[in-house]
Amino acid sequence: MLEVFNDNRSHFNKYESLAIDVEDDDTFGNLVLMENDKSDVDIPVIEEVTSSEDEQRAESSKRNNSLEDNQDFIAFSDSSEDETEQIKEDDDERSSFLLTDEHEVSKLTSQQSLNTESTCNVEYPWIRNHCHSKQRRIADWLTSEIKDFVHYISPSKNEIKCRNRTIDKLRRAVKELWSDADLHVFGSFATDLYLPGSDIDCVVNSRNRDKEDRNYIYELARHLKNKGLAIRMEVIVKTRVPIIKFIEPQSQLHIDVSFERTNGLEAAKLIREWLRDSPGLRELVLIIKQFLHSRRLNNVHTGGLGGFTVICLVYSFLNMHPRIKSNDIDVLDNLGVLLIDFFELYGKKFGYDDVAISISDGYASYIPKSCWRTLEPSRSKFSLAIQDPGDPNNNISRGSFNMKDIKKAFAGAFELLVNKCWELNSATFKDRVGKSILGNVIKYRGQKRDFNDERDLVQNKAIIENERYHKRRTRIVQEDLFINDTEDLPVEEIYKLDEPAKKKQKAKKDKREGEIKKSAIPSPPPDFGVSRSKLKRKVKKTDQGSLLHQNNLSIDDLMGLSENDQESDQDQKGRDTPSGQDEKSPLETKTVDAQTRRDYWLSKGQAL
Ligand SMILES: Nc1ncnc2c1ncn2[C@@H]1O[C@H](COP(=O)(O)OP(=O)(O)OP(=O)(O)O)[C@@H](O)[C@H]1O
Ligand SMILES: [Mg+2]
Repeated sequence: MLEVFNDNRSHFNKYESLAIDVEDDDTFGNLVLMENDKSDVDIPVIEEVTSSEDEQRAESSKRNNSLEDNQDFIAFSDSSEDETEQIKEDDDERSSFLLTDEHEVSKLTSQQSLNTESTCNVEYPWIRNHCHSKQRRIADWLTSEIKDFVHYISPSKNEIKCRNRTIDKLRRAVKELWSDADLHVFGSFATDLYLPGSDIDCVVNSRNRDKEDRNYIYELARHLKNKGLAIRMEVIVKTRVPIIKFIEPQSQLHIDVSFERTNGLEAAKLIREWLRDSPGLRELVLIIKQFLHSRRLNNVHTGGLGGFTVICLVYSFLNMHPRIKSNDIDVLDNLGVLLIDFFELYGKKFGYDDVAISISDGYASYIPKSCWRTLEPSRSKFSLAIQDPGDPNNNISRGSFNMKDIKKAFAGAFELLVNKCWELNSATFKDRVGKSILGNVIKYRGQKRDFNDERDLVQNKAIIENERYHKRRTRIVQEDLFINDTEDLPVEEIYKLDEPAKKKQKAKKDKREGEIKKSAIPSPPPDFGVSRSKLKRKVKKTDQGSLLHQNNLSIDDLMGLSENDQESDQDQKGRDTPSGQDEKSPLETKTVDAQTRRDYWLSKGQAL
């Protein structure tokens, strides 16, 4: 199966060297132009059923049968022998095309010029100006289509500005109402994983931490309405996570506002780290999201897969893929096959009944559901269970009760893609022109777009603000550790105080870093236990300042970083225990394992 992976970057075009028959200049003129042209000429679709196409269909249906017979592996041969054969066949095909009668040829030519705009755009707008039919390997064709789709769907300057303006307005409104509160953005806008119609997830956090009270929620709802910032508003207060949902009228963007939570802000940072470390994650996530969206399987309220679940699913897939893990392939050169692999795994192979997915410290693993002691029973055994990377007790996909349909859709996509690849692999150049592989599983029915991925031209304020939030918070945690009497002060006050503290802090930090450098840092093993973020929470919840005073402990003692600290038996036990089950007393935070402690301090160092 893995033979289809492309492990080098050369994309040889076997049609390039074909001589053009002079007499056929008119017919082929457009096609040659398309291959070389960098201008805005649209690709015409030539719909012509030939007898050879009929034969190919019969052939493809034969292959379908072999799929049903469970011989569903398709290797796209790249041996030079086959290639010579293929070129010879293509030559034959091409000459038969050249011999097509004159009437047919002129019909095709005029069709090309008439249909330039309409035919390609309607069905597969993302291939409007690109012809992928020249890719030698069919898998490369799919890879380029995925890249083009992502380019097509990525935000333009104006879209980013519009989102920025919208959150600015909402933030101002929140601050105007409550001076101790601020509005933060998380979710897909803060991770750059949004589709054109994606909502903006916001959270209001306040110094008094009281805004989740329903009176406050209604107060904000009224305020936003009165200021003309919200239409079609729903205030949902009876759920575990109270929320205000509305549309901001000027941008027409859907907004969700939740209250007094930081897990989304943590997740946004984590996902951006994943995106930095996992090439191909953004591309595959956007494709799968669009795939689910076009089948209405993306709404958690109706049992679909939410955006967060898709991210975790794709991240764990890439993280555990054997060819990626062994550095055998370049992910960005193999997006096509990886997409097919993804559909096959979650459409045909995955054991939903017994297997759960765990992501801890950036490492994904499959674990038996039976080992996840805090996993809540779901409606059916056949369900997706993904451990929240920020809270190992939380199954982020527990709401996706429609897994049967989702699995069926993934399996269908696998077959459609594979069949289309077969069909086009043996098709002639003429029959490939204007065709799409991805178009068999992805539909894009939104407004026509301009192919402008302009994310590097305008700053995404949600990302900047999220980064700032984390920097600020890291400082506060450190202030908590080193200056215990600043605990109740607002951020601004802490900043005023911190000059002398900074010196003290730097001395401590240098000492810590020295200690960290002493030990080589091996890759942490996949760990279905206390996650790093869990540890962070424990540290933050603990009143470290008073502990230091009461127990006369040094920070290094408290964090278990003192030199003679060895990994104890108790550490080992702690790792074997599913995390989050026991909130230990503050002193017991000493029992986290050494690697986790190093990671914690390293992350602190980086944030400085
Ligand atoms: N089941 C869940 N458990 C915990 N946190 C969740 C859960 N679902 C969503 N979240 C939080 O809310 C954020 C936004 O989730 P959502 O599913 O809207 O994803 P998204 O990336 O914003 O995708 P979309 O563009 O489709 O809205 C996530 O990043 C995560 O922090
Ligand atoms: Mg969202």
